Formats: sequence, C-alpha cells, structure tokens
Amino acid sequence: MAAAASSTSLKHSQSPTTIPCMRHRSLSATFGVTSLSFRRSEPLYRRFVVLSMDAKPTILVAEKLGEAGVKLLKDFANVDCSYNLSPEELCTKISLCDALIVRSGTKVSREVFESSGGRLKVVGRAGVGIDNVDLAAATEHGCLVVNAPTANTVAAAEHGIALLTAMARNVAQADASVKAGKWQRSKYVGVSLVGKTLAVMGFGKVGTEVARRAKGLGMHVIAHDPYAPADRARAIGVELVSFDEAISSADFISLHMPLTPATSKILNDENFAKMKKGVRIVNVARGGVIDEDALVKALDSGIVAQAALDVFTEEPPPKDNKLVQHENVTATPHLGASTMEAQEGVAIEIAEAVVGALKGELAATAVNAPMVPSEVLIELKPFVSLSEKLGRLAVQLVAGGSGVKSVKVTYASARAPDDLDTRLLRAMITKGLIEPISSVFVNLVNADFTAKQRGLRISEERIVLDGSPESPLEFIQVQIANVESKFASALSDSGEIKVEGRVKDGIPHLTRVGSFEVDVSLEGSIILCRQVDQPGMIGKVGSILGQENVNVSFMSVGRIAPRKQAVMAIGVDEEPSKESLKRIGEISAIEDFVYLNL
Ligand SMILES: NC(=O)c1ccc[n+]([C@@H]2O[C@H](COP(=O)([O-])OP(=O)(O)OC[C@H]3O[C@@H](n4cnc5c(N)ncnc54)[C@H](O)[C@@H]3O)[C@@H](O)[C@H]2O)c1
Ligand SMILES: O=C(O)[C@H](O)COP(=O)(O)O
Repeated sequence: MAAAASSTSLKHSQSPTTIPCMRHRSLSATFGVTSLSFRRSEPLYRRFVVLSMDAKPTILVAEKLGEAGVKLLKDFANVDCSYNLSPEELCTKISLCDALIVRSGTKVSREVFESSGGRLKVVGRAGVGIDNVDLAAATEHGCLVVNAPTANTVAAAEHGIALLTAMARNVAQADASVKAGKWQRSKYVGVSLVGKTLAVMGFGKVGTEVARRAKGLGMHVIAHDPYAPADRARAIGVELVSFDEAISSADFISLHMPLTPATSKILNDENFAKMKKGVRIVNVARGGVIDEDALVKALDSGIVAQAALDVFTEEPPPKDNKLVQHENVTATPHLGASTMEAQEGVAIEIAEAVVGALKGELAATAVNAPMVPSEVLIELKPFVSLSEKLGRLAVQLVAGGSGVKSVKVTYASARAPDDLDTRLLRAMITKGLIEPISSVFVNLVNADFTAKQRGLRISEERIVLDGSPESPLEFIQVQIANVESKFASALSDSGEIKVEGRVKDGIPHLTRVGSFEVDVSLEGSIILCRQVDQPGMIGKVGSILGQENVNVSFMSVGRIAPRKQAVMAIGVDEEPSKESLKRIGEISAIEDFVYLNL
C-alpha cells in the first residue's frame, strides 16, 4: 500500500446544498436505519458469489458423504447424489448444479467449470487436500472452493500411527502369511520404535497430531516445515530442522505436507541418497510427494527398508504397480480419513460450508477467496455497497472509446493502516468498474484475476485522518486516470474522473463529483447536471420528472460560488424515459448532463 497521502490535498472547497426529499426524510424518521437496512439487506456474500438464486439450488454430491451432511444439504437444496460419474457425465450434469461436493476421488478439472456455463458457484471438498480441484480455473470462473480442513485430522494421524506401528512389526505381511497357512516367526522380526528418530515432514494439523502420538510411543520427534512456527513445535517437544537434516537423521519419515508444485516428488533419487540406510517411510499425505519409481529403487537397494503407503500418484494404482506389489510395502486404499467419526464430521463441516456459501455467507474455509472475519464483514457492509456503487458511477462517467486502464482508490480513515482490510472493498470496486461495461460476472473470488486479465490496474492509497476511529472509513474516492469523461465536471483539477462517497446512517452517499461537493444517497439512479447556479433549477428538473411519476429521492447542488458553475445531483427511484431526459437536457441553463444507473 502506498504511503498515506496528506489529507490537506483533499480539502473540500465548495459546500453542498442538500435537499433531501420528503419521502426519504419520512422513511428515515419513521423506521430509522434498521428499516432501511432491512430493505436493502441481502446476504453479503451473495453479492460476491451467488447473485441470483431465487429457486431452490441444486447440489451434486459426487462421492459418498456422511448421512448427517446429506440431510443438512437436503433441508436447503435439491440434492443429487450421483457417485462414480465419468468425467463426461460430470461435465454434462454440472450445468444443472449450483454446487458440487467431492472427496479426493473426483477430478474437478477446468472442463468442469467451463461446462457449468457459469451456474456452478461453490465446490465443496469434503476433506483437506484440494489438489484434485483446478483452483485457478475455479477462481477464473468466480467459483468459490471450500474444504473441510479439521474433521479428519485425528483420523489421518491415527492412520499414520497405525501404518507406522504395523510396518515396524510387519503386521500386514505376517497376517497374510498366517492366513496362507504359514508360521514364520523369524521372518517377521520387527524393529522397535522407542528411542528412534521420527521426522515429521509437514508440521500442520495432521503432522502435529502424529508427532504428539509418536512422542507417546517414546520416539524422538523432529519436524521439517518451512512455514510452521518454532514455538508451536517446541511446545510439544519437537525440534524444527532443515529438510536435509530431517531426512538424513531419521529412522522413520512420516509425510504430512500438501501436494503442491514445490512438494511434488520431493522424495526423489537425490533425496533418497541422503537418507540413513534402512530408513522407513510412511505416507498418508499424497502419493505425488514421492517419486514412486525412485522409491522402488530405494527399496530394492535397501536404502529404504520399508514403506507404508495410504496414497498413490494414481488412485487406484494399476494392478501391477511395483510399489503395491513390493514385499516391503504395506498399502492401504487412501483410508486416512475413513473412520465413522471423521466421515460424519467432514460431511457436516462441508455441508455447513456449502449451504452457508449458497446462502450468501462468507465461508470460513474458503480456499480461493480472502478470509474476512465476520465482525469485520458486519462493520464493512455499508462500505462494500458504497464501493461497488462508486465503481459503477465512475465507469459510467467515462466517454466511449477511452479504455479504462488505471484506477486509483483512496481510503480515508482514522484507523491505523493495518486495521483496515480493503480486499473486499477493492473487489467490489472492481465489480462496479467491470460489470457495467462487460458481460463478465465479477465477485470476491475472481475480482483481482478479472482486473488483471483486462489490464486494469487498481492502486490503493490510505489517508490517515485524525479523529475518532469508530467508523472503519470516512470516505472512499475512486479516480480513473487517462480517460475522457462524458460529463466534463466529473474531472478533477488534475484531469482524472473522480467520485467520492461516504456512508451516512448506514446508507452509501455520493459526496463528490470531480471538484464539486454534492450529497445524494446512492439508491436507484442518478442524474448529474452541470449548470450555472440560479434559482428555479431544482423545480424545473423536478417537475419534468414529476410529470412522469418518477420519484426523486434526493437532490443536492454543489457549486463553486453562488451564481457560478454548479453540479446538481438528483437521485431517482425509477428510470426516467428518454423523452424526459431529453427535456432535462433542453433546459437552457443546463450545460451538460448524464444519467447513471446504479
Ligand atoms: N490420507 C488421507 O486420507 C488424508 C487425510 C487427511 C489429510 N491428508 C493429507 O495430509 C496432508 C496434511 O493435511 P493437514 O490437514 O495436516 O494440512 P495442513 O495444511 O494443516 O498442514 C500441511 C503442512 O505442510 C506444510 N508444508 C507446506 N509445504 C511444505 C514443504 N515444502 N515442506 C514441509 N512442509 C510443508 C505447511 O506449512 C503445513 O503446516 C495434506 O496433503 C492432506 O491432503 C490425507
Ligand atoms: O485430503 C484429505 O482430506 C484426505 O486425503 C481424505 O480424502 P478422502 O475424502 O477422499 O477420504
């Protein structure tokens, strides 16, 4: 963010004459702000993600989900539980769905988003790993992705420990041998865990729980995680070490990092060569973090004595997969999250997240949208609306043919610079700027992407004001540089289109156009007229609108000085006819005017 600008540069030199119409006054007086905000209330997130969902939404559940979760979904939506769909079938069905819920077995590819025709608004991943969802495509299509990150942590950790202990004592191989009628006590002598070093790779939720349990088994636990705080590790007696130190000093390695470009095949020939001979490896994270061919070689050469794997690069792995067939490998079919308790928890966690997102709430587990705490959202709500409207106004003031490339947003606030989260506001200004001039649907998820794609540069600046920081913001200003305006008075002294707004009694107001102060509530539509200040102008325009039964909600005149240049801003509830607008334009004192839809 740019350094705070001086507030003096924004000192207003002209004062507005504000004439709120009777209807507005009586509404405010009778019902107060609550009634007005009720009238305007729509779930906040709806503005970002789900704009028109009047009918019951349809949710496609593409993989088995716990009953409690399905019930929650059915209370709110039409639910289609269709499992084992081919990619083609999924692409066909998706155009009829508002939300999709999957586990790790369904690839939610770019084709899925493209096939949805814009209807798919939420993808719920009933689990942690979102490597099976094309996040970039989701974001580009304005589709929110939510996951259920907490409910299967313990299950995955317990499975990791189960594999660790079973591997060390050859439980699976010995079981198969006994069932085959053999009694091979000397063949299946195991190794002890107590006193051995376990390297936990990825010290997140699962890794931490594995570490705790391994400590209880008497193991010496070290961990590698470039992003984990050392004090959290220290608190449970775990030392955070470098990648090389972890893999070279461990007797056991347990993998718990996500599959990302940085972790893909992180255990490869080069790194197996750094390990202690006879190391044992557990993987309940993702198959792709191991180079599987390299692991086969390391097992054959004895560098790796044993591996216990719950996850594979390709799932299910081909029948002749060398790892699965290897006698020193214990394999399970991606069972980490598969306990009754975890599946019930995950189902509820994802159902609540998906229903919440469809209802218009910001999901706490959103993966591809900024997280904004609910108390901040409540406080910012009127400014969110103001932001979108300022964007809409500003772009409609641009003369046809001028490309909008550079927008500066200024936030004036008495709050400390780090106490104002502007991501939401920027997204809504972007929405306001782009939607009136394109067919693109912009929301919190795809706003930054869409702006970038259109070559629209939005810079932000903070003005730190003195005074009470009760309200998060005093005003927001939107300036569009290097364009011509269809309403010349909207240009500031330095040549940019400039509009500024404030929130008054919870309602967004336009408070500046160019260098003219005005005050008009941002409801309905707005007519801006440039004129020489003189008596009777408000009456003339008002009577043209009145003859057509167009209700005026607000009128305000900003002027340089009495009888000099002025801008009249008129808020109207209904859209005036072309004829009325033409008649307004023909009033002799009116030099220029523009009609703006909000
Ligand atoms: N087998 C299963 O059924 C099962 C169940 C649950 C989770 N998982 C998988 O386990 C993994 C961890 O899940 P979680 O809930 O603990 O996630 P998490 O996000 O809480 O933890 C992941 C940790 O990995 C760390 N990390 C990222 N890049 C790293 C790197 N290059 N090296 C080391 N650490 C790195 C992160 O900082 C984070 O602390 C995920 O891949 C998830 O999909 C599998
Ligand atoms: O990432 C996860 O949450 C686990 O891998 C669980 O996957 P699943 O939902 O397919 O069991």
